[in-house]
Amino acid sequence: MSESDAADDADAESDSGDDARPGREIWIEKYRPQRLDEVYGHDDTVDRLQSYIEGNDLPHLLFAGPAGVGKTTCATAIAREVYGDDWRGNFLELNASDERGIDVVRDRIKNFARASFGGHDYRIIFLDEADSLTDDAQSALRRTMEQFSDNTRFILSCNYSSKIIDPIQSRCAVFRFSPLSDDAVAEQTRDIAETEGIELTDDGLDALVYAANGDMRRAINSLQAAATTGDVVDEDAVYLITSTARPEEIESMVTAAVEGDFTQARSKLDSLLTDTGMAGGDIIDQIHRSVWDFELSDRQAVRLMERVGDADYRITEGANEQVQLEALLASLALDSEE
Ligand SMILES: Nc1ncnc2c1ncn2[C@@H]1O[C@H](COP(=O)(O)OP(=O)(O)OP(=O)(O)O)[C@@H](O)[C@H]1O
Repeated sequence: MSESDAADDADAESDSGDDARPGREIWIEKYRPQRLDEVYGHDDTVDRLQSYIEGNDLPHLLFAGPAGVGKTTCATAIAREVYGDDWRGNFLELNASDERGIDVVRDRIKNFARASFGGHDYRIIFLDEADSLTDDAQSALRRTMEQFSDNTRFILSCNYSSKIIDPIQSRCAVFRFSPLSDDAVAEQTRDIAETEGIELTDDGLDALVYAANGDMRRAINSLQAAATTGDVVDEDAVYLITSTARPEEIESMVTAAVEGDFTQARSKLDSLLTDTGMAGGDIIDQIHRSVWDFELSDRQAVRLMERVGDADYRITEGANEQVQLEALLASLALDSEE
């Protein structure tokens, strides 16, 4: 297994949630906050959620935001706070993209909502990836929500709230989870390294934060994967394990193109794709994140953004990544001749 596979492997294990190998506990589960006040970042969200719980007035909730920022964590923390040790029996977690379809999801919701309650007013159903449901399936879900609204609270999680039909949105309190701040990711990652007795260098921490790009799950998985490769987690270990380019590598490729040296820019691109093993889409993302940090004139930066947008769209539509990236660099090099 290559080292970059090790990071993916940690991701895959996190999905399955268990790892039978002794001594290799998955840190994202080990360090998942159990209470709302342990969640990093999202202070306003946590305050509002706590006041619902304190007022015994929990509405249906819709959590929208990117992966690995704490949506599932907040849902389970709510359940722990509402039910205490009983929480598992009163909390049903389902994935809406379950291949067996919305009917299976509805059946499970019905069975769960009809079961006896052990003294609580309602049970909580957490439906992950709700935006993967078609509009028809969401309409069916809305009816199910109404049918059981006396004794269930739904927490829906999705990447984009715009993909959730209005009748569901209007029945939920909507919370937007942004990517976590670099400070929040750094704090949690440093704490875990300290608890695990790992020597994490300052540049290693910076690299973890950069590679995570606001995704706490990715930061923790990368730390764990990097910690298995040596005694010290430094930036070399992190960039290797995460298949991430150093910001300066991206900058030197773009700068070469902007200065008209297409051959050099192309060879740097080749090295990122082949030696670092990056996907073209990730290179586009990294350029996009750093455009305003490069030493470019406003006009050059705006041009670059425009080209990044074109390449990103075409890659999403299935175009060849290497061709698109080379075309992006070529057009920057041609601009230098104007
Ligand atoms: N805000 C946070 N504070 C502390 N830890 C966090 C936070 N967000 C994520 N984590 C860590 O990352 C792991 C994954 O987070 P979580 O399952 O909550 O992500 P998510 O937002 O639900 O993502 P997805 O949409 O992919 O399901 C958690 O187990 C926890 O260890």
